[in-house]
Amino acid sequence: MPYYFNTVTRESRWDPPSGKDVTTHDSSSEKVRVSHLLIKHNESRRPSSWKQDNILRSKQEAIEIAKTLQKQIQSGIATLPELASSESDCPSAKRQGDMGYFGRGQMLPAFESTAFNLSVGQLSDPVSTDSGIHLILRTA
Ligand SMILES: Cn1nc(-c2ccccc2)cc1C(=O)N[C@H](Cc1nc2ccccc2[nH]1)C(=O)O
Repeated sequence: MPYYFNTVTRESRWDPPSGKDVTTHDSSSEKVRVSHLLIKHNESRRPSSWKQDNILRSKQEAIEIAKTLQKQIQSGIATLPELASSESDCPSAKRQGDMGYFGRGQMLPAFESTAFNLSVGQLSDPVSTDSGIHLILRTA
């Protein structure tokens, strides 16, 4: 539900103002694109993946792995797409972790809020969802 905010008078209104100098920001249509890497653990909603039929590592171990991979990306030793391809427990590993474009309401809440708060090109810290521990790179 778009609303209108007059940046000069600082008034907001629901009904559209007249005039030519109006830009609307309907946040419900906003989309982002990310690539991610998922390290699952024994508390994951589905503790299985293309890499491992039965994932036994603990949540703490998964967090440590994600932190190590984060350091490798931040130091330029590897890129997220490279590491997603070999290390991610999500099927998107086959697409170098690319999740494509998505809007609000489509992904698990912590994943969505992190993705929408990243700048393009920015890598998240480890993010925990019901699926496991993610590293998220915003690509668009
Ligand atoms: C939402 N989604 N899209 C794909 C996907 C995308 C592109 C290519 C192939 C698979 C996989 C999934 C998915 O939920 N996978 C889950 C793991 C997972 N959980 C997620 C939560 C948020 C974002 C990505 C996530 N991936 C699983 O395999 O247990």
